[in-house]
Amino acid sequence: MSTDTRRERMQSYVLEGMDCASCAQRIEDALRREPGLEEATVSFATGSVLLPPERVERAREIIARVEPGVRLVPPRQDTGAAARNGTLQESVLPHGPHPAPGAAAHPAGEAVARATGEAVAPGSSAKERTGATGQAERPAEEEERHSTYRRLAAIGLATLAFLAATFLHPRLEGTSLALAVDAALLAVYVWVGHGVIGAALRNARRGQFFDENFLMTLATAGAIAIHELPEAVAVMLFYTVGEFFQDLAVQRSRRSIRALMDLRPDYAHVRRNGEILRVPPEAVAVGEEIVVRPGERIPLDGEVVEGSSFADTSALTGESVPRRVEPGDEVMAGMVNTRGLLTVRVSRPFGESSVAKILRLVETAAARKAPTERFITTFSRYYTPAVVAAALAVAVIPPLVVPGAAFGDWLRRALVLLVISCPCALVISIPLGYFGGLGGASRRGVLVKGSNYLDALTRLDTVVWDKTGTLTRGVFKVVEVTPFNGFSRDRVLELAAHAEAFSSHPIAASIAEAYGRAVERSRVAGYEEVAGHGVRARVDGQLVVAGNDRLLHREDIPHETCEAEGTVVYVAVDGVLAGRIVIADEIKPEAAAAVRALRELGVRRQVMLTGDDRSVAEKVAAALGLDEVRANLLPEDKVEAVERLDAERRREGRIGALAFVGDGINDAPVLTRADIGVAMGGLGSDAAIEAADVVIMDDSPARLATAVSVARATRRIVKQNIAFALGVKLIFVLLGAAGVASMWEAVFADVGVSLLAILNATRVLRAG
Ligand SMILES: Nc1ncnc2c1ncn2[C@@H]1O[C@H](COP(=O)(O)OP(=O)(O)OP(=O)(O)O)[C@@H](O)[C@H]1O
Ligand SMILES: [Zn+2]
Repeated sequence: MSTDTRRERMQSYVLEGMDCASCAQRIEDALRREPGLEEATVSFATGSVLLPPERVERAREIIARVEPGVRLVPPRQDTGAAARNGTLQESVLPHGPHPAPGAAAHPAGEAVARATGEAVAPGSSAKERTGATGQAERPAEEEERHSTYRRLAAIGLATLAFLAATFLHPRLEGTSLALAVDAALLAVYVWVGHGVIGAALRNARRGQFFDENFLMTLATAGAIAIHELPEAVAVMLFYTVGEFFQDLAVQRSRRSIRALMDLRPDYAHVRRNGEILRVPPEAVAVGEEIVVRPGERIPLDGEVVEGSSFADTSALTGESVPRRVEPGDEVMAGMVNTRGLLTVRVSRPFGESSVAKILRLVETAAARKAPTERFITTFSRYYTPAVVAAALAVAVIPPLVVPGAAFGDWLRRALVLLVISCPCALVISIPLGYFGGLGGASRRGVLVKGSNYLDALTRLDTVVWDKTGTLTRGVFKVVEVTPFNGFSRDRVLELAAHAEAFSSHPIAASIAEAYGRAVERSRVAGYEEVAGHGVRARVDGQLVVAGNDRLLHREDIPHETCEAEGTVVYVAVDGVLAGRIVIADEIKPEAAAAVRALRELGVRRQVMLTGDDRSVAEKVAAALGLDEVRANLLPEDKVEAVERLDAERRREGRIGALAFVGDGINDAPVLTRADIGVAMGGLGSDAAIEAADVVIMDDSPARLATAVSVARATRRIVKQNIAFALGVKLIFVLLGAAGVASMWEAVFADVGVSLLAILNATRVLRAG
């Protein structure tokens, strides 16, 4: 828990130019050695790092030292907006009020920062910023495309030069021109490989010999040493071409995953002094009116004051049918206005909107790594040295012990092993696979706060449901009022409605509605709410108690119990029972299907917890086909119930995971106690977004099953990649040692595996 809260405070920053997975690991290792940065987490999949905001400058220095090619730039999403408005705690402020130094110092960084709408000084007027966002997008993208073309052209030229040289090489053998061809080949080698060789030398100076650059350099240098110059050039060329395509594939998949999660509205059209200005969403104040054109994303939460349209909420909730909106309706940032022109009165600063919270959450999710991801990192730490040791053994031992073994031949085999010792395919594709899983889930309206929870979802075996608001709609209706002891029906309702005047429980709302007249709060004194029981208050001086059977016992009020078709609220006045109100809630239409779907997915036990009466609880449980019910629970009993269920599971030796699903109201302790805390109706409930590990954006219980399917698909693809990559490596280790595979075949296989694994990882987006 303490780790988690600290994590919440961490801020995500972009690492520009981080295109090898081993540099991601190196940066993370270096950062974690620094006091105050022990929990820094680098995500290769998102190309970002999670840092405590106050240590950013130090982190920037460290990164510049470890990986000079990588730059730290401010967050992609402007998550500091809320802090600037002074509405959130200052600690989440990612950087000073002015453009972060790193972004401004480097032209490319600046372009990116501008393109992403970042680095807006709070004092800068709206007009200054007008249009900046839209135009700045191009230079960054163009820059990227140009560098791609440049690399492509260089590779093409190098390939031609290489082909010409290898064509001439055997033909000029023995002539004086042979030396010139060798020189040309060497030039191509240096030209193609200078990046790799440079990085290798840099890392070697720091004692890092197991980095892929170093291994490639060593292997090709070895080839040159045994007079295999063309082979060395070929290997370097292949490797660079592979890296190039790998970068492209990684960029593409990062972009497509991000596009799914990119809910960030870029601008708002605000109406000021009769003019319409285009400003960043965080520059709009509460109470101002904004205009949203058809096809535009609604930039801020608010109420429609003019116009009607259909709002597409799919990006937020996964709900595909657009919702009709008219004057008086609430709309939320992140929805897309599909048809008419809307005028919206802003009700919340951007930083407090659900979409801003979701963005913060998504940015940090990839940093919570799944055990499999951690395992791969550890694995590669041993794998590479092991293969290098094997290569050394192959080069040295057979020539010494096997009579007649040629040193050159075994050296060649050893070089093949060096080529295969790079774990790139795994290190790159596994984090991307999990990132894709997070993206795929969010596309279906489920936010998963980390890859670790994605992993836990695949093992789900126990689901604990909260009843009210989760399995039932939580919208109560009074169905029966029975007066006792000479009170009238109206009087019972009047007293109850007043006693409940200050309660936010849905029961209170239903009683107020049934009462039908205005509740005068001035008549109420000494209000007190007893959690899990009901309320107590003085109405016109009389002590009124409204609540369940438990409350009557607590208050020592004589009564008889009788069955009812719903939740019973007893009303007592000055110790005398005045009547009872029966309240009914509706089961959500998709709840039964949700329970069934989870059972089909292998969940063995589904339990419902409720503060409500046993009779009501049992009816709901029977209707839904749940395995067990625990009724009459106080909020603290629910934590205990979850703990007990968990202990039972452990005793039975199950290694699965337990999820608690609640509506996020009063559930925080239970949500944190479960392996996976799931909150429903994330839109609108801040408490839910914060306390839960998984947030279901709309309030459909069926989405839990969807989340499990996405998690399983992710795991399947990750496993495929691991098996595939390791399988090919193993084959080539054997072929290489046997002297069957050549160096360039090994490179080819390695690059191919990486590319296929990356492409496979993006499949997660569509799976599940
Ligand atoms: N304001 C209230 N007025 C009357 N009764 C109340 C009130 N608040 C709670 N109760 C009684 O206490 C019971 C438990 O309430 P609690 O808020 O703990 O659970 P809940 O959220 O309604 O249901 P669940 O536990 O299924 O989510 C209710 O069923 C009701 O009988
Ligand atoms: Zn009783």
